[in-house]
Amino acid sequence: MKKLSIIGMPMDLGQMRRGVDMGPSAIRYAGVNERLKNLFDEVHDLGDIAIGRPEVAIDAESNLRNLDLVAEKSQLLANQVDQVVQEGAFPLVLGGDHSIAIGTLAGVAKHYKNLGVIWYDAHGDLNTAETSPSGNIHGMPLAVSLGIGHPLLTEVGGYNPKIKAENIVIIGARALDDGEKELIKEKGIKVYTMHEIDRLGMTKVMEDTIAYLKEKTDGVHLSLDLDGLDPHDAPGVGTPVNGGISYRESHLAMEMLAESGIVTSAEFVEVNPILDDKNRTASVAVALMGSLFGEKLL
Ligand SMILES: NC(=[NH2+])NCCC[C@H](N)C(=O)O
Ligand SMILES: [Mn+2]
Ligand SMILES: [Mn+2]
Repeated sequence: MKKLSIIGMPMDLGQMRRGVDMGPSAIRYAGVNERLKNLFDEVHDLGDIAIGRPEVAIDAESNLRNLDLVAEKSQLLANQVDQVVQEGAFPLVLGGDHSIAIGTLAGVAKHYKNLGVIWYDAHGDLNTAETSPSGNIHGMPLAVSLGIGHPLLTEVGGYNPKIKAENIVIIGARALDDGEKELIKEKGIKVYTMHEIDRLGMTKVMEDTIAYLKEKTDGVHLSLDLDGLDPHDAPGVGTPVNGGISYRESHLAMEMLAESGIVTSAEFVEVNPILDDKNRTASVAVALMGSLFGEKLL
């Protein structure tokens, strides 16, 4: 029995551009439920995590924007995701900015000894308060999940760390801060930058990624930031970076993941309808979900 549970996380507190809180609505409007209905025995849309309309505030001590709120709301998401996994359903989380991965991973990782993570993104999201150029928590969730960062964030879910550096594969990187580069080297994190994607081709990148993760992990979380794609294909994102992964390469990547059967949870983040062009980015997200869950033309 294949069950999918969809959870909306309408949170925009991890960065400064308002609008990404409307991501879950935009993705639903683009037809996520209808698209995935036939690919599972059951699809349950659990609605949105309650975020409300909190006042934004910079934590004076650590310079982390909206620290307390992000920690508090992440815990709500972690609880919901945890419950979905316990029920034996596949959790699909709709963002929201990428800080929501703190909660998603906190909910998922307690069910796996060796959770793998595919971080499909232009960025590494490996900053800490010390290395961050912006104070934006959406640039930090991968570090936080490794146990590096403010304790209010690393302790979401009540355990820490969530994942191991050797179980991570970053795909699509083309904008890394100096501190992130150092952390990648220090921890030996596997990264396919745009250079490798151009050079090897997406087929080889995904073959290698799948083989690498299959060997060492007992589950794989896909954290897909729409800014991993080129801004021509996914314009509705808050931190676009030119020279990204194409729409077609992304479909290929999702289809290869579907074939491999390794993915056990997923989130699609950073869709910002205010910055989008007629909901195109949300539609791209939904189309990619179709491929990820095994949609075929023939
Ligand atoms: N999830 C994202 N879009 N992250 C963008 C992060 C940008 C920059 N590295 C920062 O830390 O501020
Ligand atoms: Mn990101
Ligand atoms: Mn990004």
